[in-house]
Amino acid sequence: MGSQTPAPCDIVVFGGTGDLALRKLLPALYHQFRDGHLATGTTVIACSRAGLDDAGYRAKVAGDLPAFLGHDTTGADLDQFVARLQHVSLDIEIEEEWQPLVERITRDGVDPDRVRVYYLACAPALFGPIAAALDRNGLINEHSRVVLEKPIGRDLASARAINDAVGAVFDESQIFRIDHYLGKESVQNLLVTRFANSIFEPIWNSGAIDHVQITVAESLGVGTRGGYYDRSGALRDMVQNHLLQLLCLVAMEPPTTVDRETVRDEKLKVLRALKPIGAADVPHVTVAGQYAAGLVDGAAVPSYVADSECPGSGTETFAALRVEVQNWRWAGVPFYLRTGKRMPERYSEIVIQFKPVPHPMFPHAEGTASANRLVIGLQPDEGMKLQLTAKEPGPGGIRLRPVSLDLDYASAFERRAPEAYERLLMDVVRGNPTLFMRRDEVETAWAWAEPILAAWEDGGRRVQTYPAGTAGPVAASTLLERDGRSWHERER
Ligand SMILES: NC(=O)C1=CN([C@@H]2O[C@H](COP(=O)(O)OP(=O)(O)OC[C@H]3O[C@@H](n4cnc5c(N)ncnc54)[C@H](OP(=O)(O)O)[C@@H]3O)[C@@H](O)[C@H]2O)C=CC1
Ligand SMILES: O=C1O[C@H](COP(=O)(O)O)[C@@H](O)[C@H](O)[C@H]1O
Repeated sequence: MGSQTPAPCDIVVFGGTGDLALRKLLPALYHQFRDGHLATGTTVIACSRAGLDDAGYRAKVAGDLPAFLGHDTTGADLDQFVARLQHVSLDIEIEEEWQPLVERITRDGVDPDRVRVYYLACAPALFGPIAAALDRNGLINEHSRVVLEKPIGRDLASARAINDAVGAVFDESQIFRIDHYLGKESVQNLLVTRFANSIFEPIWNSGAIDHVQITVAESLGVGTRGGYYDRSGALRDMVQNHLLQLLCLVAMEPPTTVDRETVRDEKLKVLRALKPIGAADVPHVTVAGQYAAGLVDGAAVPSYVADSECPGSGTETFAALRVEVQNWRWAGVPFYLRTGKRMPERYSEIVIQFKPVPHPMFPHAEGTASANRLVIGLQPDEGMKLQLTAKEPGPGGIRLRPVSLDLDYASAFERRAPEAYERLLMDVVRGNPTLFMRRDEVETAWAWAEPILAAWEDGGRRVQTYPAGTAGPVAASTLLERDGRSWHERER
């Protein structure tokens, strides 16, 4: 798939006045417009029940968007972008209200081969009804694509029901299930790091690697999304999708090519190789936490219960797990995953901890040879640090000291890295599903997560509180200490 500007298309956003549309989708479309990648004649049709006409929606977006773009706009280009937006008022669940949208999409003179993207930025319960209504109204053809936001359901049964409903009217090749982590430049770079360099693959296995840690930490709380989040929690919101996808990219076998199916086939094999975590294992290999009031960046912040306005809630805002991939490459190598809200800072990183040297070559040296460690920073800064042991310069006996080889991508490439949604939206327009989740991936991930969720919901866990601004509950450390290991704490 080339990076040429694609032909003009229609992008219909169901949920066009929502948080996701305003905070992520419209800024992404704006940046692509400003960089010349949205062809003249492309229309963006937002739908909601807000009762707005085009002018009213344009005024709303012109008012709201600058806050999400920061200083990254000249004003004039924002006006030009906003002029392309349209709004159609409809209640998805009321059949008669679809007619104005049908008329907009099937307007006179429209090219029958024009690509139509239906972006479902609304509650998953509406995905099935939208698909059925698009079909009933004759709005689906071979050039149509549908984008499903995560979470696809809240368990295996609901994910299957959504996939069945959407799959009844769209072919799998037309369905784009978003996991925005796959659109992050740094996450795509994981594949390049592993497979476009020859030095890593020979040691990327249980022969050399002791364990892997994957951390996705957020300093923000649930904000205004408490209504959604309290029914979800960290396992459904982050682990079942983003963290498992990161794990897949670290653990997968080299695909023969980087095409749409091969990469997804290899990720699926990893998901299928995840060791099941049954009810009896849950207390030993999982930890759930919820933030209490505390201090983040020196400012007092309220508890989750206060933020979400869900008194007595037992929903986890932090999850840590010890996961195993049962295959030849990874036998005996634990993957420790953790994610949480209201942790001290926002950062995501993957730590590949290598084994110590097999024989102490310098028994009389001062200091010890620490085991090598590769730290892959995903956000906010992208880079790699390789921890090595070196001899401190000087006469006399050998002094061993840890040193670090640092690579900072921002200084290596002086270009604006596109946001995940920019990349993913343009992949949809171009019809490239490589970075989207296939039905079997989503359902395999749910099948693995479900017993943990069931055990947690049956009272097989204690949600332990942690003060906001700390690295999660104490038990999260115990998860590694039992194995004689500890979490890698990020250098600030
Ligand atoms: N916000 C985020 O950061 C993220 C969100 N998501 C997912 O994206 C989806 C949307 O989330 P978010 O934007 O936060 O939700 P919001 O509640 O902010 O927005 C929902 C949107 O859907 C519209 N809507 C709701 N019911 C109907 C209806 N019956 N007919 C027509 N329009 C309707 C609402 O407009 P109105 O009420 O005016 O009709 C609104 O535009 C969810 O599935 C969420 O899980 C995924 C990742 C991140
Ligand atoms: O999907 C989600 O991701 C965000 C974190 O995304 P990031 O790109 O800022 O790392 C998380 O806050 C949200 O709860 C979740 O739904």
